[in-house]
Amino acid sequence: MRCLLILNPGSQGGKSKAKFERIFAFLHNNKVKFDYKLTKTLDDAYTFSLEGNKKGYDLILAVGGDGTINRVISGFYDLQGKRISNSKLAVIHTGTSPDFCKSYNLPLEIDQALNAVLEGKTIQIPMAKITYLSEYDQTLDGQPLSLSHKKLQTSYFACCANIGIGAAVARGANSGIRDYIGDFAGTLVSLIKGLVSYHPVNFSVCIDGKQEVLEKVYNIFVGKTTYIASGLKVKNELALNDPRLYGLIIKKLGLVNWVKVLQKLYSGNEFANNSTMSLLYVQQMEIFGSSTNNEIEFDGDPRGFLPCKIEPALDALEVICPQKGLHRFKIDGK
Ligand SMILES: Nc1ncnc2c1ncn2[C@@H]1O[C@H](COP(=O)(O)OP(=O)(O)OP(=O)(O)O)[C@@H](O)[C@H]1O
Repeated sequence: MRCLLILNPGSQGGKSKAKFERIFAFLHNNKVKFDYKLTKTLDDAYTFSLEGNKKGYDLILAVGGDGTINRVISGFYDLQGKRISNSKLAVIHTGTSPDFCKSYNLPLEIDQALNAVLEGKTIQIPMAKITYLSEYDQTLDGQPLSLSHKKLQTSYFACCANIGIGAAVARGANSGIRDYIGDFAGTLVSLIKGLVSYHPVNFSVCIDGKQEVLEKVYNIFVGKTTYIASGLKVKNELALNDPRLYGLIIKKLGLVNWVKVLQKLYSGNEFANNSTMSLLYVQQMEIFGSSTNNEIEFDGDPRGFLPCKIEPALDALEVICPQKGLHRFKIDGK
């Protein structure tokens, strides 16, 4: 087995690198042959993963937080959404908020994650593809994405994309505050600050081919996983093999009901759709260009601008998962 480790020494505010020697020692002791690359930027994680896939490594191990894992995942795909190799993905979470691992019951403890690598069992995890712009273009206000645009970007995500308040909240949470007051409190403070200063906007969307205007939107979540950020959860009915995405639309919030909405998101309980909070399931969602609140965040980082199109990747990823984790999933939604 040929393994490539992609390690982000900056994850968890720089604490991640203290764990690398233990990972190397474990692999040496178990006679696993590996190469490794240390990232200098998150873009490196994508570049190294793309190279690793092209070179045909059997296994690519992402070592870092959800931001690192996200970039490594994108390196497995071409622009159409197909896998470019037979490489498998393994994840050793050394970041701050392990939303990807928690959502799929992947081990958080380093030795358990490494033992799963030795065991070699995998699950197929469906990913989402997102196409968007790297720069805001006002000529596309109110318009869908032009697939021939010069600034077009294609990426993939495992957990959730956010349009509305999401980018500002992520930027606040990633500012270093979580290193001081903890992941949960840091994100909550950033969320409350975001809510206080946010001005809701109307977004034109196209959901499975049907166009509509969503009024006074605070956030549109388009995702795959239950865990989306530092304790925030979207209870959903997607089974592991379901190619669809959920869409959660939060709109028309008054001061009275945003506390209730936050309670629902932190509890992760089911809720009935109402005028402020509605959950739906989609094959694809397009969100048109907007002059305000037009940033897109996914898997925890602000990444670009509307308009965007979000749809399932054509191929699922084969991800290392311990044997006992395999039995914990709903496979058929029953
Ligand atoms: N050498 C580096 N390579 C890549 N990213 C780095 C590096 N040094 C610092 N960083 C920063 O690390 C952060 C990304 O880390 P990552 O998302 O992997 O972990 P995290 O934010 O601690 O955890 P999580 O995303 O799971 O909450 C980014 O803010 C990035 O700017």
